Amino acid sequence: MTNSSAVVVENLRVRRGARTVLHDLSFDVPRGSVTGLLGPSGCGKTTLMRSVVGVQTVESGTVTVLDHPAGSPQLRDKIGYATQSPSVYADLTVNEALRYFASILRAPANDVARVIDEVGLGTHADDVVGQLSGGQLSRTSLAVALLGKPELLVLDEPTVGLDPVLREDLWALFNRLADRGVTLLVSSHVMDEAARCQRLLLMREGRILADDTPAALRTSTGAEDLEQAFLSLVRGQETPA
Ligand SMILES: Nc1ncnc2c1ncn2[C@@H]1O[C@H](COP(=O)(O)OP(=O)(O)OP(=O)(O)O)[C@@H](O)[C@H]1O
Repeated sequence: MTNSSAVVVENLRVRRGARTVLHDLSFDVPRGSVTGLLGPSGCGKTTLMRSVVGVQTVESGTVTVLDHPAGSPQLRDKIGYATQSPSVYADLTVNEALRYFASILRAPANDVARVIDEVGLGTHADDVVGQLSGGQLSRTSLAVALLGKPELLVLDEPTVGLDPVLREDLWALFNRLADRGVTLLVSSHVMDEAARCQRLLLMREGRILADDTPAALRTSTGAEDLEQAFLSLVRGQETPA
């Protein structure tokens, strides 16, 4: 039976080095929506995303993705993952790099032009990857994640270093993809991006502070904006019982 959640995480605990960086997290990510993973630098967003994609060693708990255990071979062409440090060959052009990944993923040839257009890299298609700016490089990584027909996109800070117009365009793209039924898990440490998500997971120090819609978070905290809502939740957590 198909689950209405694209991702189900139960009691996930992850250690990195000597530290526990995720403390028994449980949550799910509804299908066909944009879920924002928000929280300060170092709170564990990337570690959580790595666990969902299946590249993180976990100490305990389960992560189920599209009805399979995270990391299952069946998920390989169903998940697009864009990391913060893209591994795209520096001596290829954007076009060549995408053609290479398209052939590995057995994506149709015309997909390359589509994804280049979707991330707004049309004027840089023939630029060598090693000479791209940070924002152009992360958009190349995003374009790789969009190849084929991924059902789940896991995007680690995809809008870092982009100007407001490009950020706006990418968020519009994320919402169009969700309307088509794609599930997106998007991390950011910029609170103004939180309002663009249908659902938010607010993280702090390896724990989930809140899992709700932006509107419900504003209502439950009485805050005007999500930055204030986050601060209010942090303060509430610090108040002695
Ligand atoms: N390879 C590693 N070995 C040991 N500890 C690590 C490793 N990578 C990350 N950590 C630690 O795990 C914790 C969570 O890191 P993570 O990268 O998941 O956070 P983040 O929320 O994605 O941060 P940022 O927003 O800065 O990317 C941090 O305390 C970090 O120092």
